[in-house]
Amino acid sequence: MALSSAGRHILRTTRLQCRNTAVYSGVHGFNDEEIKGKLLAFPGGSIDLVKQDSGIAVMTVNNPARMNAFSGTMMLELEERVAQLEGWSEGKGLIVQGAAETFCSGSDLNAVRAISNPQDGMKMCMFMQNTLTRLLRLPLISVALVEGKALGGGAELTTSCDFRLMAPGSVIQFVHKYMGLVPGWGGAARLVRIVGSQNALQLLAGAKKVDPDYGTQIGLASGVINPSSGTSALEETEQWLAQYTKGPAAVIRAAKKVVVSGRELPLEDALRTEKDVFGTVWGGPANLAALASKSKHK
Ligand SMILES: CC[C@@H](C(=O)O)C(=O)SCCNC(=O)CCNC(=O)[C@H](O)C(C)(C)COP(=O)(O)OP(=O)(O)OC[C@H]1O[C@@H](n2cnc3c(N)ncnc32)[C@H](O)[C@@H]1OP(=O)(O)O
Repeated sequence: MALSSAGRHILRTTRLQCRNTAVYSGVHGFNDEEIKGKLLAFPGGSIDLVKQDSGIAVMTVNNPARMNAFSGTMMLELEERVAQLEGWSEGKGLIVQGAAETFCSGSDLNAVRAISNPQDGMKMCMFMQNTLTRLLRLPLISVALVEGKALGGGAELTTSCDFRLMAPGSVIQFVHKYMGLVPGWGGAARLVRIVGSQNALQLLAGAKKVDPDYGTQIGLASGVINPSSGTSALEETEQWLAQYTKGPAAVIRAAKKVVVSGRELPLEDALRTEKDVFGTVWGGPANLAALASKSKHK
């Protein structure tokens, strides 16, 4: 049966919106209000977000007294910040960093101890998987700036960005094995897609420390930053990211959307999504300006 133009529009919009949906909902017996209530009981720290005119936002995991460990309220704030970024139509890029020159030491162990029963653990796991999946699917090119240590859930957080840049002396380590665990925030599934199953197995079963050299070798790190006297690690990361975010927001966001669908969807669905996204930029202002300028790509 042929679809009307309105029907095609609804289908296209639905397919594009699907990419923003969370993994778990009521269908899976997940009620996020329940776990939100529990997480509220573990306050401390914050997740700070600055949206800049350049189209690059900086999100900071801020709990330096605990090496930027995630308190319960920080998990809630992370979800709020991701929702804000989902609604930021001018955005092109995102840098995720930790305060005070260290990335994040995972869950706050005090909260973990208090909710160590299986039921709460599952709910926290589903809540964080939802948030980090939405973070990875943002139509923004994202990079984790890793200084100091990214441990446990902190290592998992780095995998919900498109890229990771490591500072000299920094370490990413999936310490879950030492906690008698495996990742639960989606870090294992994402890690396999980034470094392949053999490297992922070594990092998880060996709890191997990943320094900048090793990270670059296995493709976990996209580069090593080298802050000089005049440039901070954040400024260097902004400069690195600018090579991908330069240009109109519509085009940069479209590039991220087709990569997300190519990575996540079966081929035919990814091709259809690519067609839909293509339709959002074809004949658009950037496309028309480029055609009018008869530009050469030497
Ligand atoms: C569900 C599990 C998994 C997940 O969510 O996927 C997790 O993330 S579990 C948490 C995994 N992380 C850890 O186990 C890290 C434990 N901490 C350390 O190994 C060390 O603290 C450190 C991060 C390597 C830093 O060591 P160091 O430089 O020697 O500093 P301190 O140890 O003195 O730490 C300073 C201060 O910070 C507190 N801290 C650090 N990490 C956490 C944490 N994850 N939760 C709570 N508090 C943390 C540490 O206790 C110190 O506080 P004070 O003792 O009050 O000084």
